Order: sequence, then C-alpha cells, then structure tokens
Amino acid sequence: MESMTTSRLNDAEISKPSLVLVVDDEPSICWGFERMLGEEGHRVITASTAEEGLRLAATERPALVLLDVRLPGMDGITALPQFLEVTHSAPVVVMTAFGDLDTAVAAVQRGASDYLTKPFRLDDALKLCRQAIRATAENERPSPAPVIRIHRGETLIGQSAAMQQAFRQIALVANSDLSVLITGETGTGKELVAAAIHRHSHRSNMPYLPIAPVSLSPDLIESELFGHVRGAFTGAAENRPGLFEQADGGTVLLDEIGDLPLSIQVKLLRILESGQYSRVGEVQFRQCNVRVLAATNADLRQAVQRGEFREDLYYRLNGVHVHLPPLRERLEDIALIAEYVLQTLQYPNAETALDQELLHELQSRPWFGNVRELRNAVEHAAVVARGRSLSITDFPSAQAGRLDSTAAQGNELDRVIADWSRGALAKQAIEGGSLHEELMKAIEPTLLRIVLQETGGNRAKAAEILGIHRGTLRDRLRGYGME
Ligand SMILES: Nc1ncnc2c1ncn2[C@@H]1O[C@H](COP(=O)(O)OP(=O)(O)OP(=O)(O)O)[C@@H](O)[C@H]1O
Repeated sequence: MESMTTSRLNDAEISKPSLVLVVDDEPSICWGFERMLGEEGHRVITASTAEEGLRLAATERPALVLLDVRLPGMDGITALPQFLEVTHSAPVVVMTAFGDLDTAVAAVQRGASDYLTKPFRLDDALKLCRQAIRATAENERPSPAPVIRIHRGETLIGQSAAMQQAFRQIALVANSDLSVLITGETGTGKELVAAAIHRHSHRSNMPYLPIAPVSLSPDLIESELFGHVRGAFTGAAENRPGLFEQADGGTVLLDEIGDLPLSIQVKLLRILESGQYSRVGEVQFRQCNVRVLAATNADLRQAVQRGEFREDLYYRLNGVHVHLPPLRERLEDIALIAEYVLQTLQYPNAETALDQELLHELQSRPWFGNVRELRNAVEHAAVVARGRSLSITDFPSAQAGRLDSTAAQGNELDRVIADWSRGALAKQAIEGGSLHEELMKAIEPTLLRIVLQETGGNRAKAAEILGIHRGTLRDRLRGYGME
C-alpha cells in the first residue's frame, strides 16, 4: 500500500475492543486500517464516501472515525460536523495527503481530535487511534474548539514532511495558551509560524507583538519589556508601560530568545509561570495575560550547558517545539514556494515558468538564507526575465557557492580558508583562543562592508541581503568597531 509505511510496531497497551469507521476512497487505506486495528481486537467498518460513512455512523455509532479530506461527493472537512453530530462526538481523526495549513486548522476548528498526513507511518497512525479510543472509553473527549476566524495573511507553504508536521502542530496548539518554541536557521519561516499561531488562536483580535530583544538597547531592555515608573532611573521622567503590558490579552513573539540577558530571563520565567511582572523601579507585581512564543536559530540546549540560558526557562518554553529544517533538507518545497512567489507577483504562466532543468539547478543550491533567500532570488529573476520563462541566468548567483563539494574544492575561497585554518590552528596550539570566532572576525567585517556599500549604507536592506536581523547587524557592526 502506497500511503502507509510500516515500521516496527510497539505493542505498548491494547485498548478495549471498539468499533472504528474508516472513510476513505483509497481501498488500500481501508484495508490497512482493517488489518492493523483488527490485530488489536477492534472491529473496522469502511465507507468510500462521506455520505455512506454518515449513514453507517448513524446506525453503528463507532467509537472512532478516521476521515479522509478528499472524497468523491462531500469532502471530509464539510462532513466533519455531521460526523460529530451523528456519533455524539466520537473522536474524528482527519487524514489528508499534502494538506496545507488552512486545511489542518479548519479540521481542528471543526472539531477533529487529530490530524494525520499521508503517507503516514503505521506506528504513528496506531498510536493516534489508541489515544483516541482510550479517550472515548474514559470519556475524556476534548470539547470541539470554538470556531475562530481564519485570516488570509502571508501564507506558509510546504509539502515536505517537515512542513506538514509543522502545520499539524500549529493547528493543534494554536487555540491553547501553551508556549511554543520555534527553531530553525535564519529565513526558515519561524516568524511566519508564530504569526500563524496567533492568527489562528482565540487571541487573534488582540495585539501580536514580535519583539527582537537583540534590537533593544541593552541598558533599556528591561524597561522596554516590562515598563518603568517615574524616577526609576535617570531619564525616566514618567511612568511607561512595557511591551508585555501593551500586548496584554494577545501574543508576544520573543525572537532570538537565546540573546535574552540572564537577568531578564528570570522575569520572563515569572510571567510564564504566573503572569506576574513588575515595572522597573516598583516593588509590587502587576498581572498580565500574554501568550509567549519564542524563536531562535541557536541551539538553546547548548546555551543551557554553557550557563547562558536558564534551564527552567528552557523547559518551560519547550513545552511545544516546532522545528523548521533548512530548505536544503526539504528540496520538495522549493518548486512550490517559487511558484507561490511568482503567483503573488502575478507573473505570466507562473505554474509553468519553472522547468525541470531550472528546478534541478535551484535544488542544488545551498540556500543558506533559506526561504528568505529563495523568495528574493525568485523576485529578482522575475524582474530580469520580464514575463518569459525563467532561466538560471535570471537568478542572482548562489550566496555561497554550491553544495557540490568537488566544485568547492577547486574554489579559490575554499583554498584561502583552508590556508587560513592551517595557520590559525598552529597559532591556536600556542596561544589558545576560539577558531570559529577568529575566522568570523577575519571575514565578517569585509562581508558587512561590501554589502553596506552595495546598499548605500541602508542597514535594513543590508540585513535582508545578509539574511540576519537588523539588531544582529547593528551589534556586529558595533562589535567590529564599524559604526
Ligand atoms: N514556508 C514558507 N512559505 C512561504 N514563505 C515563507 C516560508 N517560510 C519563510 N517564508 C518567507 O521567508 C521570509 C523569512 O521568513 P521569516 O522571517 O518567518 O523567517 P525566520 O526564520 O523568522 O528568519 P530570522 O531568523 O532571520 O528572523 C519571509 O518573507 C517569509 O514570508
């Protein structure tokens, strides 16, 4: 069978025999569930359309429904509320091949208890079924999520397994108040994930404040986040609310959370645990109701080990973890995103503007700036190509050469770095020091200088080209004495 992949079955606990209804027009899926759940002692009935499934559900009252989205006739999402009604709210697990974020959110909003993307591993499907059946037996069904507005904003695109998993996680956690840690390299879409979580939550009509602590002045960061009272420090002429207060009732995204000073981490932990904080210069606590999302491209566990990040805060934030792998590890998303960018630009024949050869070229690039770099490259190519089919020469050259190591070996840059590394290694053996930091100091100022020259000193543009935050750029310029 195509849509399920088998791996080792973990026979943890077998739930009490139940009746399961599978609604799918793919006979192999129905057969797979019949066999898999049958082995656990459950009885499985199947239907190939929603209409037939609803008739069966009304007469047989299954304990669990597995419902495909794309069906001949009525689709699964439309039929979902009716399944809940006729089964008196039996859990419904929605199944879909290459769903998008809106489908996942719509499924959860309409009352699905979980979401399974095809192809799925048999183990995962079985685990989900067991949980759902156990919840029904214990009468622990989650109440259907309230219907919330779906905004159309910038859309998250992706058909890779990693993006499908991200969509599922977003849909499942959006409407809770859980903290979510979003990790991934720069440009992988962390902020887009945070915005989607807020957009699909019950807080969507309240403020959403993305904050990059690194872009705040280190001396004022505490007051910026939590506010201050008059006279708290020189220049504090009046009482001022902080960003958390301004976001009350809504969501705060702390971008580059790894850069948060330890003293602020303590205050953040208190907010997460009790919603309490105090403005700088006051003793009594205030209360706020803010959902905290955090994003980082750093390895926070390592930061914890180095003593730079509080362990308790790490565990508190890491309740739900959405990881976005780099674009070079999900090549199947490149065509989809490129096509999407062309469509938003209303490029003529956007669907056919990228041929296989071009796609292959694009897939062989490293995309160190990830989706941000891809977006910019496609926009650039669209301007250059002026409406004709795109070719690789329309694209800016790759940011740092190709991944192809044989090409890289002959590369001048590679040779220079190799020479430098050998010299630095010898020097380090005598003098000590951090090689990585040394290399950065050796090459980064030049990179920053050239990019700033290119943008005529426009830092926002330079940061965009470099694929880093403006705050990070500012700090690095300051660090290198280039301000
Ligand atoms: N899956 C995606 N689908 C469509 N666009 C995307 C996707 N991921 C990222 N983008 C686009 O790429 C750009 C960068 O995304 P975003 O700012 O969310 O990345 P980030 O991981 O937060 O980066 P940084 O760490 O540098 O802040 C944005 O223009 C965003 O719209």
